[in-house]
Amino acid sequence: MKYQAKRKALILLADGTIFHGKSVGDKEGTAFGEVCFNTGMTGYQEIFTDPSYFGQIMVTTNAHIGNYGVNKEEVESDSIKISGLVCRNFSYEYSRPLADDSLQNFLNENNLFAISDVDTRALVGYIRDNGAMNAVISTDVDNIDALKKQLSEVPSMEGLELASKVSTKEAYFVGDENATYKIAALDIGIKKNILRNLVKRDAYVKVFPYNSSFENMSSWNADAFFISNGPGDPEPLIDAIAAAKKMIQTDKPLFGICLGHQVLALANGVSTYKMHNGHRGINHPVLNLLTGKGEITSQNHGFAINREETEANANLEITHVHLNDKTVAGIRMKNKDVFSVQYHPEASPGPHDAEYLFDDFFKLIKKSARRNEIV
Ligand SMILES: NC(=O)CC[C@H](N)C(=O)O
Repeated sequence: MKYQAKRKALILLADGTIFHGKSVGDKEGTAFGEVCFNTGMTGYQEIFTDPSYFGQIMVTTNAHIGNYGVNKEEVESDSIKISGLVCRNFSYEYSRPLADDSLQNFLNENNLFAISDVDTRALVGYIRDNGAMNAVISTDVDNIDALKKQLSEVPSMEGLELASKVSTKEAYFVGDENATYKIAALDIGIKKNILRNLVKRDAYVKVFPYNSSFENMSSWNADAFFISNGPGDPEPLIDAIAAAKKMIQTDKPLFGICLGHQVLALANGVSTYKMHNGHRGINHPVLNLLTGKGEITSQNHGFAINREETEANANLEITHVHLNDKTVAGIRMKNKDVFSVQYHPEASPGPHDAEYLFDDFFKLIKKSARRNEIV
């Protein structure tokens, strides 16, 4: 039987704009965060559990959310990381042989407050024109002034360090300890599918907490370093930037994804900035300048690295460009086995066009391992 949400709810943006809706499951609730939207037509479970989204209220542009349920394998971390959900039609029923539960139960288990029946097309158009901003979603529809006051106290995403909220507290290992290669990964919000991609290429990975020192990481004597994706502004990540500066002084390969790409740029003296609106979706076109090939990529970022400073940096080369707005989508260090991309080659959700980047990383690791054997 189709369930109808009845309890009134709203989303109030920091500039005072309001869009009305209903509370999913008729629950009472209030949630704060920076509002953002993802244009992927599928992959909601991976998106909700991606640590890069910590602190954000997600607006989904697909008109139907929940209709294929959830599957406990399809998570990018052990819990939901978005701070709230705004959608058009929430499906209380689901249909898919591989689903093991409903999205509604998954949201309840994770205490995630969600609102539906919102004109998400109008809301997304508004955010696209007016830029990223904080917002509150709430069933407290008769207390707008109180919500406005609370919303004004929510910190801006710009300058916000969030890696510490999602990183592991203790180092841990993934994969088979007899695997051919060892990779030391800095977890500033790592997605599970990145680890799967490293392990399936014959690596044993040690995942280090966000504030680990280079000395701590390098004492494990890995063949290569990796810096993960993650939430928040990259600039306050002082420890990660310091560790990256030392990683690039070694002759070991280093690969950075998204927040890791931004940290690598900062370690090279290139600044980052907050975008008017980020890139969040699974059909973002990127040009690989090294091969001349186009790639359709999965993206999720609200910050980017400064293009002019990258071009002027003698140690860096731009390898990938986002074709919609010409922002920097990938870099490498000249004469080093060090490279990074602003997007998500591990996909999940999304296309597999960019998976070759993991193969490139392992080619560098093999080359470097041979070099060390000869020495
Ligand atoms: N996916 C990510 O790693 C996101 C990086 C960073 N938090 C940004 O929004 O730009």
